[in-house]
Amino acid sequence: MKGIKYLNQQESIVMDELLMGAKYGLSTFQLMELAGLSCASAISKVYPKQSLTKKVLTIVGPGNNGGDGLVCSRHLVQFGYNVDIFYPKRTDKQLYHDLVLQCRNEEIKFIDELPNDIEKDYSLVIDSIFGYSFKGDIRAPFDKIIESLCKTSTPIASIDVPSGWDVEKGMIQGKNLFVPQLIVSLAAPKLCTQTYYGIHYLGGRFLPRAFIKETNLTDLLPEYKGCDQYVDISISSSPKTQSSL
Ligand SMILES: NC(=O)C1=CN([C@@H]2O[C@H](COP(=O)(O)OP(=O)(O)OC[C@H]3O[C@@H](n4cnc5c(N)ncnc54)[C@H](OP(=O)(O)O)[C@@H]3O)[C@@H](O)[C@H]2O)[C@H](O)CC1
Ligand SMILES: [K+]
Repeated sequence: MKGIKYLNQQESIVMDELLMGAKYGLSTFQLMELAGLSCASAISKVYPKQSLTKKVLTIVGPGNNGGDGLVCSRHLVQFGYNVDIFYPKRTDKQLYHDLVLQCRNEEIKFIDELPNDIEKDYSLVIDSIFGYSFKGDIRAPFDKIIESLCKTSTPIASIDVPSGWDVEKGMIQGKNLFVPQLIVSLAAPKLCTQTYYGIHYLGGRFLPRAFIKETNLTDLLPEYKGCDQYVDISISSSPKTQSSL
């Protein structure tokens, strides 16, 4: 591997459109299932269930990042974790109705309010609020939610992008933002994670070989081992250089 490719916001959007277009024929549903499974696998590696004394709380946002969180929660329950979900702004699309139904059938509890003391009941928060499409200042109700995440001592695992961070610049000075303990980037990491010193995994093992060649990503993404759904790309474990798509 020559280094790792970090995607900017536009590249992330273009990549998804290409994957889901006629040439590659993948669907949101398929990619989301694999993305969510990889997040659950990475989370269970970093936080083995015996190490968590309390429940896991997944905070779900209105877009596909939220969808990944719903899928991840369902797989975590299948792995034996006890998960609650907070999903304050629901998306009225069949895919999301189905994902919620699937979670309910796992007997996952949907809570109506974020508790003031998250750490009292939860050993881990999964942040699936915003992914690579986040832009501008955080709007309600997520402004208050992110404020609460800044205050809690419960570790946070972010899916794809830490919510509230600029997708390219990362934490903007002067904004009240949290630093997750774990980031699970999907398909390829985004620019904002380039100088992240926490635990950083890559998941979303679904990029077709032809796609990797077409987008000049050969040698710019780490190899997954065996059947693993994730690979450790923490700064301490991989060389990092940047290049363009
Ligand atoms: N190929 C892959 O890697 C795959 C990644 N997946 C996941 O999908 C997300 C990207 O999903 P997308 O639906 O494009 O967008 P987000 O989930 O990031 O967010 C969109 C919603 O967020 C709202 N939004 C945006 N900015 C703000 C803000 N400042 N304040 C409040 N709300 C905001 C936005 O609302 P609008 O009103 O602006 O439309 C949307 O509702 C990627 O990161 C991965 O996690 C796929 O699952 C599979 C393939
Ligand atoms: K997120």
